[in-house]
Amino acid sequence: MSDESRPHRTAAVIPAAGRGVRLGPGAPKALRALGGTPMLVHAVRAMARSRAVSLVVVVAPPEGAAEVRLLLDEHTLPDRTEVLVVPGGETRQESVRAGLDALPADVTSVLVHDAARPLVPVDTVDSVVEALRAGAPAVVPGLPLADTVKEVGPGAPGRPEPVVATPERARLRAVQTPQGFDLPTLLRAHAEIALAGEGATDDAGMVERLGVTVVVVPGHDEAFKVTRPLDLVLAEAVLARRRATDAY
Ligand SMILES: Nc1ccn([C@@H]2O[C@H](COP(=O)(O)OP(=O)(O)OP(=O)(O)O)[C@@H](O)[C@H]2O)c(=O)n1
Ligand SMILES: C[C@](O)(CO)[C@H](O)COP(=O)(O)O
Repeated sequence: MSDESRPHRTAAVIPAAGRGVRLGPGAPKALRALGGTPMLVHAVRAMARSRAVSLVVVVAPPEGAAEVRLLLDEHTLPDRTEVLVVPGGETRQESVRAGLDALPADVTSVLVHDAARPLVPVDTVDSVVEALRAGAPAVVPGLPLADTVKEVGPGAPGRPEPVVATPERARLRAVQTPQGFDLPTLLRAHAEIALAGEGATDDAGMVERLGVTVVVVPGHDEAFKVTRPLDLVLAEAVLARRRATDAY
């Protein structure tokens, strides 16, 4: 079968195996409640809301995969969405790799989405899918920055860090998830970059190192990552507003 006539199947991989150290003490971050529902359930629903996504692979804390399976079975998800649960690794990169390894052979493209971004709107997910279907091998949602960013150099111990550069802000984007990929490209990036022992804070960064072009589509303010306690306050407010206005 030629590439053009090969049917598309898009899956989502949700790394959810992190501890959430920056959020403070408590259960693993993905299992903490947001509006009374675990953050992970919001993230799975956010992916399942896209009609393009028929399979979601959740990457659970290694010791908590059975608990996560039970939890997902207790919550309503669209019937057309299959949900698999696999155990994660020590780093986000290892967890994503575990999720990719669980994908069936008919999957052609994949969205990698942080459980820690529970409120991403479906339009943002669909923009990523659309750019993939238009032929981009790698797509990230991104937003312009509101702050000026400084690059700092190593300073003397105990002294303030010295600024070494101010990148031109107009050319910077804060990137979010879901990040979308042609699956063979992302598998190659994970194989080659991990083999070289290199880390990356996002999947697109690994694909960039292969020399493959990554494109940016508009992100969304509500796709922010719940990282610190104040983010949870904001997430609760956004969710409360959605529930009050659109039967969310
Ligand atoms: N070993 C890991 C580490 C992170 N993640 C996931 O990667 C996403 C983004 O990571 P981050 O927000 O940094 O989550 P944590 O690692 O949990 O946060 P922290 O660094 O504060 O502990 C989260 O959904 C997290 O669950 C993962 O699946 N496996
Ligand atoms: C993937 C990511 O969400 C893109 O902004 C981000 O790099 C994850 O970083 P974290 O430190 O693992 O939360």
